[in-house]
Amino acid sequence: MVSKLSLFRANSLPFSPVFSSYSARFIHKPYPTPKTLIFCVFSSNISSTNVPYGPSLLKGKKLLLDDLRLASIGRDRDAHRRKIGDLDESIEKGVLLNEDDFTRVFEISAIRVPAKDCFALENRLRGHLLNWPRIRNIARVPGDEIEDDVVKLLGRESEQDEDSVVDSVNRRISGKAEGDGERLTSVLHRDKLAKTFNSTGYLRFRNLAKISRPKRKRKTEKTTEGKEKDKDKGSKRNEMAVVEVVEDPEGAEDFEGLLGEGYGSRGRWRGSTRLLLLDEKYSGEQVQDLPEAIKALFAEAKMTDASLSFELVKCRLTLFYDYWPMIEILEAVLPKGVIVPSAFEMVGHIAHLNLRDEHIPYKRLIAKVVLDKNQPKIQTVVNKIDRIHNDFRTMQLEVLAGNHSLVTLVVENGLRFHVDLARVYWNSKLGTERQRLLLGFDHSDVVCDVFAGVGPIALAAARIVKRVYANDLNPHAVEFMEQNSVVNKLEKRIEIFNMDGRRFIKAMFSSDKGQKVTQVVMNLPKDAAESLDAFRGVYNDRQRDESLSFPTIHVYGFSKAPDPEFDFHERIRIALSEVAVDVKMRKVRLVAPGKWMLCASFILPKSVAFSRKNTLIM
Ligand SMILES: C[S@@+](CC[C@H](N)C(=O)[O-])C[C@H]1O[C@@H](n2cnc3c(N)ncnc32)[C@H](O)[C@@H]1O
Repeated sequence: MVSKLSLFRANSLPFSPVFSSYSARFIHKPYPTPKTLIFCVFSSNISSTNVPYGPSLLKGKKLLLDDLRLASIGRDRDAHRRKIGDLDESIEKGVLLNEDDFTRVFEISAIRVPAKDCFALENRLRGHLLNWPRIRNIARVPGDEIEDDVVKLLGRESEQDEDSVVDSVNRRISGKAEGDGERLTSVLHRDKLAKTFNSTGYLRFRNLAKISRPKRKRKTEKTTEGKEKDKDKGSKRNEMAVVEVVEDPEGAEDFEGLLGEGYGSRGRWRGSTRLLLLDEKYSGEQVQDLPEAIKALFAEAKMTDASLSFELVKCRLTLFYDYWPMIEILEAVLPKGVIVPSAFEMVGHIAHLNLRDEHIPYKRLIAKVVLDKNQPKIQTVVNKIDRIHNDFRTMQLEVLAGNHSLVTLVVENGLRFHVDLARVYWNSKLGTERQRLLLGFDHSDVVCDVFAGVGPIALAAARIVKRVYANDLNPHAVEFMEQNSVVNKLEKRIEIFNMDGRRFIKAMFSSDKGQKVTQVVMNLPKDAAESLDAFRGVYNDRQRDESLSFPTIHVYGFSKAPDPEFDFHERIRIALSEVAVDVKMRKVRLVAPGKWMLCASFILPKSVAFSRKNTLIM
């Protein structure tokens, strides 16, 4: 279970989305009426004064011209349908997000280096390499990988001969010269080999490496034509980004005929190579303009054979819609001044938004971005459409994106809870409070949870204490609580009831079970305090003797008063009709501006338990 508080940040981008001809309508009407709005981001709106370091939608070039893009929407509607998925629904709801609008191309420089040296060089040049989130600064483009067979064919050895490595290990370990040692047993032989791990942790021993390395699965995907498309191959668009070398048109020799596609424009023979992407500030620089550390590298390469593989190249780094974080996409599509919803609460697979009025016109757009950016963890995006005012404390939710199932599985404190957000109460934000409460329980306790919901407190307590009696008025909550007790193998430690809370208190304490109860939890902040009158006279059937013990009651409540603790204490005293109640009070959290949730813990006063003024149970 992951739970986040909803935070909002004002959209501070120096540009608002251009809604082309619709923009005027958009600004003036709170709920736009046009049939289809095309949300798009135009880099031309960017203010040059405010360009941040690193990747940004405010930088880079757009891949397509605006008119081409618009034309392509009309021409290739099917492609868009496939891409956006819920296009029909989007049109119906008046919202369409064009993912291509988020493609940005960045011109950068890179150093082509021999593949076997790239990790060492990466370390050496760390401060000068591209340091963008989720972009590896070692890149590989088509033609970088040269098969061993091809190397042999061309008479060049790309790697040190394996036997010579073994011999050199022999010499280092046993002090023996090449070929002069006795033959080693296979155990010793392998032991020595194990000391020849290369920089990536693999043995430089082909067969053993083959055995220890799991086979890489080739990712394939069926295209609409039924052909298999290889995802790994070449410079095709991957999920987030692609690097391409901007080739020198005057490539000299032509290896294409010999080596196949991808090698044609490489010019001279280099062997396997990689690209080390340089920091964006070196884009377009010549070798002589680069920092000393890089120049030194070229100088060293010149003195060795490696010079063949060393080269400063121009590259194009393309970042796609999938690359950009949720916040950046939302900042780009929401009009300037609209606060950007930057977080949401997660309940199992459901993202729960708390959108403000100003977001309502864009609710499906926001939901689509939230879904796209958080899949597969998030499968459904919902928005609360009304305040909770029913007895069962269930939320009125509108599904905005993804699948429509509100039945989900939440894991809290190692327990699994099945919940249906449409029919039962669940609040992940209370997880910490529940844990705090449980810290006060031990194995000698018997717990009575009066408003138990689907059982987050009751079942967690059942792991610790002797016995739990849990109750809820909502039959769906009771059904889920039963199911959850079985799922968590706690059904033998808990007894579940479905009745009104006040009636439950009376029934429990008038039975033998109630005599053993040591802790009572009342988590219905809206009106649990007012149910405390149910404790009046609950001990009247018992003998007043010294061995009697009284349960500790933990009751939750809300208060908007200037002194919330005092206010809540007053309400407790009034409900119990008791002048002095020794209460430990704590603020749990601020649920709304000026509105506190509190928890009061106190031992049931003897005078209340033996009160003659019994309460009338409805
Ligand atoms: C705020 S929820 C708390 C549930 C649970 N303790 C939790 O932390 O998730 C309050 C629960 O009280 C239940 N409830 C409301 N009125 C009730 C009543 N009169 N008697 C018993 N349960 C009631 C609701 O169905 C709801 O499940």
